[in-house]
Amino acid sequence: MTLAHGRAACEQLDQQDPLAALRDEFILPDGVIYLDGNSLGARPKASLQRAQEVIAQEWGTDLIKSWNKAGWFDLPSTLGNQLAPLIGAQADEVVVTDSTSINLFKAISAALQMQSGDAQRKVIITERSNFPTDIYVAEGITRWLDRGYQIQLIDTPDELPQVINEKTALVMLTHVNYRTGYLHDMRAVTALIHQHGALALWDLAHSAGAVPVELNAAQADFAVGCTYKYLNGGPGAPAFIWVPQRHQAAFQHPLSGWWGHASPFAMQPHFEPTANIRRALCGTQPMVSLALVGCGLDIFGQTTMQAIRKKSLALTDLFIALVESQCAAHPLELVTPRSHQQRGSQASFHHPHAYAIIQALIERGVIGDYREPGIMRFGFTPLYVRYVDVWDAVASLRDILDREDYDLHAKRHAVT
Ligand SMILES: Cc1ncc(COP(=O)(O)O)c(C=O)c1O
Ligand SMILES: Nc1c(O)cccc1C(=O)C[C@H](N)C(=O)O
Repeated sequence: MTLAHGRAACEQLDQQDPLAALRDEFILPDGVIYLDGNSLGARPKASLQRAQEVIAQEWGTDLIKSWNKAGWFDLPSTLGNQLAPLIGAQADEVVVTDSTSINLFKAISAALQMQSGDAQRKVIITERSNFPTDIYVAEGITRWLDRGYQIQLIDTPDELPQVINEKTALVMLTHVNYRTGYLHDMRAVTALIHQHGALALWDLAHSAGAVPVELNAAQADFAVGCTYKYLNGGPGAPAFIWVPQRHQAAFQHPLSGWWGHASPFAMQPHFEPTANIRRALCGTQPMVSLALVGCGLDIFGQTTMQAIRKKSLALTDLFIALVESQCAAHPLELVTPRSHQQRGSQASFHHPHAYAIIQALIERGVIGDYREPGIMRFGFTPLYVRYVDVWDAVASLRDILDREDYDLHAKRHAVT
């Protein structure tokens, strides 16, 4: 079977797919092809019952006892330990807590503190194309510290060997770029950063649950990431922060709230950080949201990141090949790397009318999204996206393009 066999070939691929049964773990509305799991993952079926349990039983009936009885107080660490193997971390190195932006604040501050013994290390390097919150948080810290820290923005990863030097305190990169899907070689880039005595902070928002990640093997220094994308934790679900054992004793951040204290219930008047990863915590966590993160993570227990990666590459390969063959008459330009080594779990195309086309696709039940400038972004979550979905999505795209069936004046929503 080849692509020439059309949709039937895709059906056959679905029949042979070892991950096919996992789609049944999710709620997906009829008539919708969901290619936006890189922004908000689909809902695990189990999450409704779990929410009911937390609200009715743990909160409603057991009330305050649930901090102990239902494991609420330990939940950031319990979930961190469940997430750890998916990102190449050990137990007791990850907590699920706060938002990615807040965890970036903690990790950047701690990294600058760790480098403060070397007065010349004042530069934070990142990419101009990084997700804005990463840059904004770094800007906030440098402005607030007012100690001469600077942010250096690079335009392509190839610049890294030239720009990292003895003035670099921290290199902060997003492992898979949110817009293009470019995947960094974490191991090689971290080694380069370390050669110059700088620290490496990785944002795994588009990698955790999407591509295999080996934080310890790469000798990374810090990592943060979201649980509401490929990990299917739910809208606004708490994020995570990873600090390897070797840095935990030195990891100090300014959000020194009581959940990070060595003995929170001793109610001491001074802050003393706990010795372990819980020093990355700040204060009380949203238990209903936090509990749902477990439902997404449970599904990963039924497969491996290697199996997920294999299907992810097959889906994106197929999507790219179909778009390029079926829509060749139209000015679509692939902005995602073709090379497997450099591709995350998405495919993005530039088109002059990208926003209007995405809106037309959404109206037909094919959900992707739009990112400036002029980019249609499609995320592929191998746990629930099928090969036939890829075929059908491209058929809709082709029809919209051939008929010019899109509204150039389509209303710009707040969220694109
Ligand atoms: C790379 C990256 N970092 C961070 C975030 C989000 O951070 P937060 O959850 O704090 O809004 C996103 C997406 O929203 C992202 O793509
Ligand atoms: N985090 C989001 C939000 O708060 C509202 C709407 C979308 C999002 C997203 O996840 C955007 C996403 N990080 C991106 O890669 O563009």
